Amino acid sequence: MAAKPQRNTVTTQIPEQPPTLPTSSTSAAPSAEGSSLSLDTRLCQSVKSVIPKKRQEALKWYGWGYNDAQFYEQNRTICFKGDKYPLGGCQLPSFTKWVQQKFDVSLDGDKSYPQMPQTFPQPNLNAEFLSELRENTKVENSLEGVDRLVRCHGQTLSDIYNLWYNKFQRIPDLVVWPSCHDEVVQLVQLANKHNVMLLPFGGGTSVSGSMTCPQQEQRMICVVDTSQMNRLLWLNRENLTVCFESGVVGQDLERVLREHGLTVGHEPDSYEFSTLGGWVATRASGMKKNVYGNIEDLVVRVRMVTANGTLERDCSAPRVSCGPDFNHIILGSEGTLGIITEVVLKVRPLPAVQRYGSLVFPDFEQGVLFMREVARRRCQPASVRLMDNEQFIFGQSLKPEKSWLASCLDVIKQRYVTSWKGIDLAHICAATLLFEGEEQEVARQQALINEIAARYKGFPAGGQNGERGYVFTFVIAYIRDFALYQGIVAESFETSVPWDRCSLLCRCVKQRVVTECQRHHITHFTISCRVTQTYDAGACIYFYFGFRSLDMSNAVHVFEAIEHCARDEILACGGSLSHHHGVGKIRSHWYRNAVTETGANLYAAAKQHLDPRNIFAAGNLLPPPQEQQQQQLESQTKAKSKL
Ligand SMILES: Cc1cc2nc3c(=O)[nH]c(=O)nc-3n(C[C@H](O)[C@H](O)[C@H](O)COP(=O)(O)OP(=O)(O)OC[C@H]3O[C@@H](n4cnc5c(N)ncnc54)[C@H](O)[C@@H]3O)c2cc1C
Repeated sequence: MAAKPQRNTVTTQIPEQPPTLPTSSTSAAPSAEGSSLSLDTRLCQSVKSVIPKKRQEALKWYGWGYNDAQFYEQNRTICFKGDKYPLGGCQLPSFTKWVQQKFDVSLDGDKSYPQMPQTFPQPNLNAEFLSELRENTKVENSLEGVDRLVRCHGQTLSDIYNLWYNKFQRIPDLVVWPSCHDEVVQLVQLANKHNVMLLPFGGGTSVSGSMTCPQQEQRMICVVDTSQMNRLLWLNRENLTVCFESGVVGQDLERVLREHGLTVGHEPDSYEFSTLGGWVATRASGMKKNVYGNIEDLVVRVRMVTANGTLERDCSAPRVSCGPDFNHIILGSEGTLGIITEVVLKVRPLPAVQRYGSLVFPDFEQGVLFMREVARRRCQPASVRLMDNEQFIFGQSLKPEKSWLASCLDVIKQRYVTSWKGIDLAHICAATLLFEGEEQEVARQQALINEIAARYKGFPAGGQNGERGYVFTFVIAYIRDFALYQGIVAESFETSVPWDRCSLLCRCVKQRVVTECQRHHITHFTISCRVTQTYDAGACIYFYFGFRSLDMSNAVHVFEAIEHCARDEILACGGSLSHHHGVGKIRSHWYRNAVTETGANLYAAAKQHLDPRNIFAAGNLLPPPQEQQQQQLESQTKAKSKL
């Protein structure tokens, strides 16, 4: 009888030149898990990350992205710097005008960005844990205040506000950097033994409050930074599968695979900084999911170290009828059940052709009908996104300063659209398209998409506009910090909804936000939406909301109150709690209802089994116990009143 292939074993495709770096702990004696022993270290490839171990050397400690990239004001004009982006070095006069008109702010370049605090909360140490960690393991660790501060949060508005104004009561007490699965096993066992709280940290791009330390935690909080666990463990060209450690950052993962002529194709808008483990833990969605799938479609196999052992499927078969599928316990667990260490993903050859396109529609409703038809006929290109009028105008304003000739051409194009096509600029909306595949297939898809668009009074507006839309995606993320600096609070939120409620939900949510702004006497604000993903049964909708907060003492609180109302409206319209941002803490209020009482209890029972001492106490998904008790009381009262 043939020996059963071991986990992580690949018997094909051993490279002629052993790749550099078998620094794997896998050559060590088998751990109690008995797992990585069979890994052929010649197949491992180290990945040099764009993000150093000391994150703050490359990334802003107080906001989004690279230290050297940001919006700023110069001579009353907004500019953008950052040579990693095509908009780097550009002046943005139209955007300046848009901001001034929308929010009535006089741009101020003299304010200073926050300074790194000089003192940090004293770490709350568990001496036995720390000494055993240092004596019995090789796990690197730090008690430095800066290391702890930059890993105490994600990217929600309130996270960033608390950073700017140094308001965090509780930050992690210790940072650890395990370098492989076996070190994570040791770490989890130690934390469980000494009752230390563990908080897994990937790229820190969470927008659900899932990374924020629970402020009331009394135990030592140890943040587990996965960044040093980022190797490509093996690649199997025959099966088109690859195994990466979970700390690999999106852009690193794709760069390494590109060198092999391959791609995973998972590109969330945060993929420059978010990690594979984070994607799995939050059930992430990438912009090209139409071709490659969402993270749950891409994961073949995943390992998670829990306080009660390692959870994983026993083989890398493409599908198994052996339910329930425990991969789905891991997907979306948001750091509350264990630490994801290794993931087997599907890969595809790089596409021969990548082409952009854009379409213009007379109004949003026609655009939604177009999106619906494209989904019905299952002919979506890699990405298709529809922006409403407000977002279209905002997007247009981001165009850099132009030459005289280019400006004239724009005027001519605008005349063509308004006079010849009879389109009203106050209602116009646009879709951006990204096609990937073989030349012939892309050409066929483009022709079909244009034909469907024409049925809904849409027409092509050029590849350049489409490309700009996708390129700006990465730059737009920097606006929020600049806005905060200028006295504007802003953030996005998202949902998914069945097709028959798509337009209704967009209208109602925008209207609800307008009403709530009026109630709070907010006169200058923006609320816009776009349809970013399409499915057979519905779509994902993304809202951008921001308002002028100058002279408001409680702007973040007001923002959260309005976002809360918007979520109530989303749910009332048949939308979901989240399409891809996850639940975290800021949406835990609705979790019990979203999954039913039985579902919430099932999750709690799984948690109790996998983590009986609650060392993964991030507090995501289920709300804190007091709020849970209150919710249970309310639902019991409701049930009684129905009888
Ligand atoms: C500008 C911007 C754009 C975004 N665009 C998208 C998008 O297009 N699509 C999308 O899906 N999301 C998007 N997000 C949200 C965010 O990027 C995702 O949720 C992402 O998957 C988080 O990955 P991360 O590595 O940064 O995780 P983190 O923020 O570090 O962690 C998120 C959660 O996962 C847990 N976690 C992280 N790593 C592990 C691990 N190894 N094991 C167990 N738990 C772990 C953490 O404890 C936490 O609960 C965006 C966010 C921003 C700020």
